[in-house]
Amino acid sequence: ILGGYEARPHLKPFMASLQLDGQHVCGGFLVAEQWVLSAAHCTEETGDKLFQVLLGAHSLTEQEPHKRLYRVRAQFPHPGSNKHNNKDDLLLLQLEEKAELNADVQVLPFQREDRDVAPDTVCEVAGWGITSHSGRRPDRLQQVERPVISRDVCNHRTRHDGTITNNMMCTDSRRKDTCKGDSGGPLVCGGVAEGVVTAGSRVCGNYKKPAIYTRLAPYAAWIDGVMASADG
Ligand SMILES: CC(C)CC(=O)Nc1cccc(-c2cccc(CN)c2)c1
Repeated sequence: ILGGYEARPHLKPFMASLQLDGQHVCGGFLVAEQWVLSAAHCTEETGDKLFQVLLGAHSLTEQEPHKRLYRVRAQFPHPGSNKHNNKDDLLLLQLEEKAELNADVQVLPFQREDRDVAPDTVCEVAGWGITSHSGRRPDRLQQVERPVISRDVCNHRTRHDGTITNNMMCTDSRRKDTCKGDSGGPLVCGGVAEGVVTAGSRVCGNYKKPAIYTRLAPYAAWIDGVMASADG
């Protein structure tokens, strides 16, 4: 997160850190007791290795009462996701067992009504992604508030030039923005997850490249279907 600040510890109990060999790679969030939602492009550099999922954390390194690392039973990238564009950039991770819910580990509901969030709505996004262009990685969860911008503005030829589909949404990226390592985290508007951070142009903090999110409402049936089909 660029231009943000340290989140109040454990006030975002839905946040997940997707890790490989103890290293934070991407964000995610608990959509059900045994399921975490993230971004499919997070698996680009992992091959077929499975992530581990850290829940209940504020600091990535310090001991905390409800912090726990879960193994992943299976990973389900959306069938339409690919490395050449941001389409269908969602990844469902089935935990080896149901997460133990408590004050620091809670499910976050996602939007099921397929209606655009109004432009200028201020939403918040959190993550352990880099906090500077030099690539500084935070130990503690960061957050920032960002206004939604309309798809028309985001699709302007000087911005994302028509690549933003109805399944995507954008927020202003002037100075305050998402960045490497924030992918997969939720865009929360009015206490509900409206979108999931995608890397898009992999540029951060430049107002000409607004932040892009995969909207969740259009994918409610896919999310429910995967969770229902995988062995319970
Ligand atoms: C395996 C993946 C972690 C590789 C990757 O995603 N790299 C990467 C590099 C630079 C910027 C970003 C990035 C992320 C989230 C939002 C944005 C745009 N605000 C950029 C992402």
